Amino acid sequence: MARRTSRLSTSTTPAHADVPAHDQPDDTMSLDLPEQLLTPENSRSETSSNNENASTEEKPVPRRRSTRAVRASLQKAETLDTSVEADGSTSSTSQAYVESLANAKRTRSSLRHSIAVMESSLFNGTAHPDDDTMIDGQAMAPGTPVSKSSQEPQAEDMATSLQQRTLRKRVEKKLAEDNETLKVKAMPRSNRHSVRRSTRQSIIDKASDLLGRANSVLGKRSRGLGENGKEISRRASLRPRNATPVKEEAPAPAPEPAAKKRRVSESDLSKLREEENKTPSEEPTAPASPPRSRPKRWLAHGLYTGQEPSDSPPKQRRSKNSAKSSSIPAQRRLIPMPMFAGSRMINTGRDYVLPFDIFSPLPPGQPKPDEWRKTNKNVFVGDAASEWKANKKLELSTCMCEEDTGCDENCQNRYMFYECDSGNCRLGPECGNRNFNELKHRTKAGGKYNIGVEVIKTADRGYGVRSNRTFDPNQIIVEYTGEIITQFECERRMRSVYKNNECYYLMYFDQNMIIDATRGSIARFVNHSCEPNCRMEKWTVAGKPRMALFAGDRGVMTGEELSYDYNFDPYSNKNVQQCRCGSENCRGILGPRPKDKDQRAKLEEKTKVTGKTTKKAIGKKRKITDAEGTVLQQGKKKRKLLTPKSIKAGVKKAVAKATTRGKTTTKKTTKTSATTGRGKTAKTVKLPKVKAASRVKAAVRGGARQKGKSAKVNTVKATPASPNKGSSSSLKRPSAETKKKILARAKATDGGSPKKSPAKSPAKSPAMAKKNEVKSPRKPTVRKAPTKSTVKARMPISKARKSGPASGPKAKKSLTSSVKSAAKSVVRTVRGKKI
Ligand SMILES: C[S@@+](CC[C@H](N)C(=O)[O-])C[C@H]1O[C@@H](n2cnc3c(N)ncnc32)[C@H](O)[C@@H]1O
Repeated sequence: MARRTSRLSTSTTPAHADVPAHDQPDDTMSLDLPEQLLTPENSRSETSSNNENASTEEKPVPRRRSTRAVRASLQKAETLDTSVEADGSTSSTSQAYVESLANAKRTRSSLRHSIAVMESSLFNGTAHPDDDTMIDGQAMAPGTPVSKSSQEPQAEDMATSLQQRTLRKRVEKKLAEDNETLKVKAMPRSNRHSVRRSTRQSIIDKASDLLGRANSVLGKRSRGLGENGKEISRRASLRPRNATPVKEEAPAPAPEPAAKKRRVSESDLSKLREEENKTPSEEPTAPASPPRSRPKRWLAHGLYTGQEPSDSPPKQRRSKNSAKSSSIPAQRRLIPMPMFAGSRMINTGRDYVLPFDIFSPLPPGQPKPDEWRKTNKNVFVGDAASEWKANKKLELSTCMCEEDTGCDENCQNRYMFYECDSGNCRLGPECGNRNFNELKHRTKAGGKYNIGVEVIKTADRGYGVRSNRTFDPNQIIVEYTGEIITQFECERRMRSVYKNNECYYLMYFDQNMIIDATRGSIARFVNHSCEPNCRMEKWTVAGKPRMALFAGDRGVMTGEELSYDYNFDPYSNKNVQQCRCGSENCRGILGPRPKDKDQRAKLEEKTKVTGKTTKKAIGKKRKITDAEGTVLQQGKKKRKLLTPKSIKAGVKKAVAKATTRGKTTTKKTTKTSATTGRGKTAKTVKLPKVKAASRVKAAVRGGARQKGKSAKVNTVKATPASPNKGSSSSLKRPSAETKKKILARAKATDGGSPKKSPAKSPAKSPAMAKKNEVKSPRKPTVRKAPTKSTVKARMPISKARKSGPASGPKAKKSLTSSVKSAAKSVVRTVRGKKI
């Protein structure tokens, strides 16, 4: 024991003596002393020596004045402490030793040694197990026998050990404080407050580090720690989810420069987090954008929310700009309310019409006839213009319809085939008798639908016309236009220009004028049918006659071939042409069926002989092969050319026959025409009409003025609009009763009050009465002109309507005669085919 005591004194004395010389930290000194004193081996030996001192001497061991940390656990050794305190020299020696140690430990190397001591002690739990295996700094095998004194320490040994530990603690504490002081001094002042930590922090950090190293497999996780932050990110997965991710944070402050690479423990991370929370503005980290999250929209009232009833049809497309600019709140259009769509259909909708292309059986670009030169207007040629001017004043009429009724089927103008306009009708848009005006707007708009018709090639009748849309009953379809020529001009053309033609597109027009549609509208291609879906009508529009094709009473569907009854008058059986319309009630020939039985028998014989028209064939559809055969046969047949002489004779005969039927008005004309063969007689015929027309015009205008005044009064009353507004095409023709009424009204006005409007009494003026009667009952009739057997020229002349509106004998007589003379429409075709 003496040896040990001397050893202690010898070992402490030099240290104590060296302290004044090494006030400043000296690495050499600091490295030597701790290794002797604080290594586990030394610590153990010191402990053992203390224990030996305690057992052999009563007060051998220097005493610590304060042992706060271990006092509670060392109650048993209090008696020993008091005995130790009695030895003041020892205590002072030990105190001095502590102070010298503190001064010597102010270097980092000494700190590392201190930490190493602590690590080893913590790793082993206590210092005692070391005593089992380590003796004098050398490792021992577990079964190595040791002395009893070392295995069973006495109370004095325990007290000595505690004093050693307490001493060591104080040394470490002092060192830690010094270390912290150095750190704070090295740091900028602004960060000093955030770096300060308790002296126990380093121990805790080290303890956690050791624990982590012990838990890791062979310390793999410690490799590369802190090099590139991977470890931090790996550790981040172990943190609670609500923790702020470390990835986006600024890199943690570098550890102590001299310190060894060490593991970043949870405590370090928490420290980093604390620092970040404390000084968020000092670090120039980019502001992290919050994650985009679309707010969820909830429908408050269901799918139809936001829809309001509206009469406007839904728009297909809506640009973004218009959507932004419109002040009207946008409606939900994805699933429109059925009730709204239904109400809109009822209020403003129309029947659904399929696009015309669906019914188009033929592709576009049909071959058009080469000889067809198109014109959509009537063109007066030669003397026709001058002759026509002399008569234009006759074509005036005044509408007497009221606003509440509109120009319906009882309209007098309609009855007389006069079109209303601003000059003769005061109704304006409410008027329903402006067919040609409607057609004008349609053709002006253009397009396949508005025009509504196109040329097709039929199987056995040459070209034809097909509808590209639906047409209402009595709706105007297409105008029959061409060159308006005089009879003289017609004869000339027949002799020279058309002498080699197979087809002639000639139709009697008005006032001994003829429309030559060789250069004309598409209407010239419309074929004949015994059960037609259209009709050809002549109207007076703005004082001029015009002819147009109108839909029949059934209307016309899209894709139907248009046809009308030529009512062809062949004049001779020789010129009878076989009909191929295919209708059930087909008459078998183009034109009316012969009334005379003898004529019918002759016709039948003819057809039997030729085999072209038989009774069986009439009214039945023929097969295409038959039709083709016929057409081929037609083409093969040689035709005799028209001679000027024969044409002239035929035309003269036809005109004479036609004009003899209208004796009252065209008597002079026919005579002159028959004798001279020229159309110059028109002037002589029309002169009296011009005179009469001037009177009528004055009367009509007066009536119109008077009517206009009354109309103004009526309009103030705000009468309801006509139910037939804008539906002129769907109106039916005047019925027999209506015609009677109109005629009766006219008759009554003959002896009526003079105060009444002259316009309301057309019979008052004989010219007007005649004119009305002339215009009302007419139907384009086609007749075949009597010609020589070699000539196929036909001069069809329209026949007067059988159901004339004349009620009285006087009116009936004038009506018949004037109609026959005026309603002359001719389709003059030469097919070169004789039946
Ligand atoms: C005004 S053109 C009609 C257009 C004519 N299909 C064409 O190709 O130019 C009249 C001629 O057509 C023929 N045609 C018209 N309808 C017919 C029908 N139902 N049956 C036979 N031929 C007809 C006759 O040859 C008639 O002379």
